[in-house]
Amino acid sequence: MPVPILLVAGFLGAGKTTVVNHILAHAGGRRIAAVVNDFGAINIDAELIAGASDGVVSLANGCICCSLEGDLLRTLATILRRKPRPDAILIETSGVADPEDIVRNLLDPVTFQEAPLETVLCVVDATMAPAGLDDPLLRAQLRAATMVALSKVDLVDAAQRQRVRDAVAAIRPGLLQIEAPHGQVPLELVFPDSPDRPPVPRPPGSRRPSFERFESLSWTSDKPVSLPRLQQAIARLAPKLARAKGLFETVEQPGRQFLFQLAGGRATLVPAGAPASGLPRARIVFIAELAALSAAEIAAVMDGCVAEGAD
Ligand SMILES: Nc1nc2c(ncn2[C@@H]2O[C@H](COP(=O)(O)OP(=O)(O)OP(=O)(O)O)[C@@H](O)[C@H]2O)c(=O)[nH]1
Repeated sequence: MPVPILLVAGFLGAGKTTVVNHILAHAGGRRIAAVVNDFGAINIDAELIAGASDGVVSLANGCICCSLEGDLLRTLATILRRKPRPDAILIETSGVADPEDIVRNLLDPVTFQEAPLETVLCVVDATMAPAGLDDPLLRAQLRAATMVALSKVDLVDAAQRQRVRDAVAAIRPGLLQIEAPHGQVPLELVFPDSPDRPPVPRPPGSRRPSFERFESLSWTSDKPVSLPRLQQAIARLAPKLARAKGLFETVEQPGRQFLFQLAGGRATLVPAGAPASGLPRARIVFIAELAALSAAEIAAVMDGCVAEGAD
């Protein structure tokens, strides 16, 4: 039996991991293998999805999760050899990825026979100004899509939702757009029993040279951070950041872990369970346009978040 693939694409911080977590939590008995392709040395997404950070891990609901470290086809072959075979494979691309190369690889006839790429879901942040859709990377993600999920619709009014819908429709007329507050995507839509939707658009034959636009810089500490100092540090760095996310313990509440997210200019902090053992007590990934920030600048600002003598 072929194992269908769902590819989840979308801009930095659009809400891809939120969609993936919703799908895995509502798999309804389907065994879904998740492949996470995070951008950065610390794979926060794999931790958020699987609660573990290395290699292939089993999820509580019987799914498997692995990070896309080697090449995609090798990762898929490993997944397809697993017994029992998964019912579906979900691949989350990193927010800096133009899905074109991934789509081209997946449409390889041999791969397609065993694991057909059925859906490319592009997650679009409904809070963005419609002009944000002029971004060439986001346009490339939309070009590859067979379906759009509008995220964060709970944060905007109907007029803004319509503006973003219209802007998407101007780029891809007729493309199915669904609203997906907090990642709520209907499973029967992304894993239909009998798919009868247009095939995934074939990217042009020639590979365009990929250009690097973003870089990822990591900061870790074996000590907990001071929350007020961290807030000040993030306020200083935020104007230069495209995205940041991290997991850490605080001096104020030792023994508990928090998840920090900066996406689309909005910062959030939520409790994230018990700290993972064997990992630094603070690990944060910063993503910025190339040359906007240096590792030294991050270290200088962030090292001030660790209180002297804290342990
Ligand atoms: N209010 C609200 N927040 C959302 C929604 N979807 C995502 N978020 C928040 O937006 C931030 C980014 O969401 P993620 O799911 O991590 O985004 P992502 O696209 O996986 O991010 P990258 O992989 O880093 O590109 C997080 O703080 C989410 O909690 C939504 O529908 N409503």
